[in-house]
Amino acid sequence: MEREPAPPLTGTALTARNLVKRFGDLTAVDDVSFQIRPGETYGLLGPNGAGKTTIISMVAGLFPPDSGSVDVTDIRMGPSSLGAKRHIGLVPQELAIYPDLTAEENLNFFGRLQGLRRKDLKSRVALVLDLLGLGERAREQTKKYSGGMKRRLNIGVGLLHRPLLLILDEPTVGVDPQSRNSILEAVAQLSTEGTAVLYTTHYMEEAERLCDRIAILDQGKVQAEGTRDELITLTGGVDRINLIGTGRMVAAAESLRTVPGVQQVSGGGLSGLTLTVTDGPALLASIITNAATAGMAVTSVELTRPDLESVFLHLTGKALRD
Ligand SMILES: Nc1ncnc2c1ncn2[C@@H]1O[C@H](COP(=O)(O)OP(=O)(O)OP(=O)(O)O)[C@@H](O)[C@H]1O
Repeated sequence: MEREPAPPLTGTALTARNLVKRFGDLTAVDDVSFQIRPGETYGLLGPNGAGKTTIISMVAGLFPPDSGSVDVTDIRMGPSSLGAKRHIGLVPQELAIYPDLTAEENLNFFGRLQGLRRKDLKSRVALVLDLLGLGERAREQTKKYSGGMKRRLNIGVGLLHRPLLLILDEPTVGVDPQSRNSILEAVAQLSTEGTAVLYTTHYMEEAERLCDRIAILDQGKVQAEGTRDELITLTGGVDRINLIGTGRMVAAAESLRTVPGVQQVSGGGLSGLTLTVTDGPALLASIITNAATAGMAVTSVELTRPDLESVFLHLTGKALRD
C-alpha cells in the first residue's frame, strides 16, 4: 500500500520547557526540558516512578504543569488548546478499545470521533491496520485478540488523525515478542515518515534500538540527555559484570566494593549483583574469588561492554531494574 508523503523534516515538533509537577510533598517532575524534531524518536528512559507518565500527561495537556510550558510546533499547550492537542496522538498504557467490535469497527468509530471524513477514514484505517500488522485479522472481534494485538490496535487509534507527535507510554510492557517487534517496527516506520515520537520505557534495549536521543530520568530529574553514543561516553567506558548466585549476597557486595577497579556494586536480591568495573576481563577472576570468599556461591557471570544500563548505574548508583 502507498504511504503518504512525509511532512518536511524541519522545525520543532515539541518543546517542553522547565516542567515542574508536585504531588503534595513529592516533586514528581523537577525542571524537565527537552525538544523533539519532526522524524525524531525521543526516549524517556527511567525506572518505575521516575516521572515518565507525569511528563507525558503534561505534554499531552491532560493536566497543566505547576510551572514550565509545552509548545507543540509553535502552539502553546493549555487545558483547552485544541490547536495543540490535535497534533498529538497519545497512546496511554491502559487499553481503550471496544471488545465486541472488530479492529476495523473500533478504528472507524474512533476515526469518526476524531472528525475524519468517510473517504479519508477508509484509507487511514487500512493504512493503520497494515502498519501494525493487523490487516489479516481486522474483521475479528477484539476480545479474541492477544494482549499484544490489543495494544497494537490501541496505538492505531492514536495514529488515525496523522499526529505530528505520537506519544507512547511504555507500549511494549507485557506484550508477546511478535507484537513487541511489530510495535517497534511501526514506530521506526513512522519516524522515517516524519512523525515525531515521544517514547517512554524502562527497557534499555528499546531505547537503544529506537531512539535518536534519550533522556535518562530518575526521581523526576533528567540525569543526562543525548544520543546513545553520547550517553555511553559519560560512563568513561567502564564495563559491567552481573554475578548471579546464592548465599551471602550482601556480604559479597560489601567485599567486592573494596576490590581495586570496582567502581560500584548494586543489587543483592534474586537478580544478583551488578558491578561497574574499569577493566572487566582483567578483573573477572579476582571478582569471582572475592565473592566466593565472602560466602556467595556464584552460579553465572556475565560481562557486558558499556550500554545505557551502565550509564544509568553510573549516573544514579542504581540498576535500572532494581
Ligand atoms: N496523581 C498522583 N498523585 C500522587 N502522586 C503521584 C500521582 N501521579 C504520580 N505520582 C507519583 O509521582 C511519581 C512519578 O510517577 P509516574 O507515574 O510519572 O512515574 P513513571 O516513571 O511513569 O513510572 P510508572 O511506569 O510506574 O508509571 C511517583 O512517585 C508516583 O507515585
